[in-house]
Amino acid sequence: MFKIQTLNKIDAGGLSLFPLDNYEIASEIPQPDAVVLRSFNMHNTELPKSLKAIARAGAGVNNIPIDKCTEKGVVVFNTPGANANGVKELVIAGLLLASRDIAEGVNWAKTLADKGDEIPALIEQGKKNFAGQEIQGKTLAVIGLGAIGVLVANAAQALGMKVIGYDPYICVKQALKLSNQVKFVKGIQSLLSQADYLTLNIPLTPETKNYINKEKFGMMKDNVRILNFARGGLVDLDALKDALESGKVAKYVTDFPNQKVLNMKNVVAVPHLGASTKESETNCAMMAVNQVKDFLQDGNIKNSVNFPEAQMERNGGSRILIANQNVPNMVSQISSVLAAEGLNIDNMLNKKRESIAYNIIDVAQHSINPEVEAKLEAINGVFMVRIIEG
Ligand SMILES: NC(=O)C1=CN([C@@H]2O[C@H](COP(=O)(O)OP(=O)(O)OC[C@H]3O[C@@H](n4cnc5c(N)ncnc54)[C@H](O)[C@@H]3O)[C@@H](O)[C@H]2O)C=CC1
Ligand SMILES: O=C(O)C(=O)COP(=O)(O)O
Repeated sequence: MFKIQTLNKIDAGGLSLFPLDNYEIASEIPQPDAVVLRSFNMHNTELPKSLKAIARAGAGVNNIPIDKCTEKGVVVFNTPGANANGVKELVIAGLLLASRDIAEGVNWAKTLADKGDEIPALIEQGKKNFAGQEIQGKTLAVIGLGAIGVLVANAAQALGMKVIGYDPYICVKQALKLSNQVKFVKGIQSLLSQADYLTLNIPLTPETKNYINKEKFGMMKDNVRILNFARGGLVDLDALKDALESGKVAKYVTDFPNQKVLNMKNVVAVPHLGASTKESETNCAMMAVNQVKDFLQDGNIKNSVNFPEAQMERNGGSRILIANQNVPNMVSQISSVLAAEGLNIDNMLNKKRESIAYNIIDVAQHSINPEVEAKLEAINGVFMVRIIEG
């Protein structure tokens, strides 16, 4: 029986993919084998010894202590692209919220609720306070051309905007999806100096913290409108406050309000709704659950953010999973332990990612001497061993 702990509400359609005869799922469960979560902040959560995997039903993994997980041999997954359409649609809404004074106008209209027959006249008098601009023909700069950025760029282009994009690490798969009308810009200064609108679609990492800072505001045109549906920490809030006060930034639309942001002028604050659609929630949960199942049952790894991709067909016998430091002479030490136990390797996969290596080893035997696990763990550099008897 595998134990799954959910740290946020996870879509039921996704969770139903865990067969209940083999899985126990609860928000509080002792010694879980895996955690499935959304935005729950795990940085102060102790990782139990039983934990083998964490699956983020979503894209951003800044809420998970990745380095600590890697050290402990815990595989962390996310669900790339599974909520990208949901976020794209909200970013497009953000473009319009940044252009037309919809949020303030709607709030004001509600204040007239008790004015009876005067309402239509009051509306016509008051609407001049909420006039805006159109997006057609304006330049949108997209920072980060990943799953979300590419969809936003293509959609904005189809709405009549000029779109320019920036991503020094763009992958071929995403580049091929980008409309050929979108201009790829190599330098951030050139990008920022052209933008009427700017959308951030990059992860929050130590390198991108406060990515939009005083220096970058200085490169922007006056009256720029900024959309941040990526993470609050990407923007230096003191510099943002100054930029909003001075009129450098005309509107800041964000999915990540906090006290400082809510007290700034010309902010439209959305309560982190980017991925909160039935479709995105189901897509993310299904992908996360399938990845966890494949890992717990067969040791296969797909869409991990800390371990290499590794998938191998089972041979009908037992499977040995080993993670070790990516240093010479590991495979020979591992195979010596197996040979000494009379275990003949039928099939083996050895994949590397930065400083770690991950091995999937299939042997014909259906049961394995319990001492093998301890012997493999005793090899210097091995930090995770799991045996799945077949
Ligand atoms: N508001 C919401 O509910 C949601 C927010 N997000 C946020 O959006 C972020 C992006 O999501 P996806 O597009 O799905 O991820 P992704 O991994 O497909 O794309 C991220 C892109 O950013 C690029 N990038 C990284 N550092 C960069 C830098 N310094 N400058 C320019 N480009 C850089 C990468 O090369 C990659 O192409 C997530 O990490 C998450 O923080 C994601 C989903 C939902
Ligand atoms: O996928 C992401 O990165 C998100 O920000 C979505 O977060 P959520 O799953 O809605 O808590």
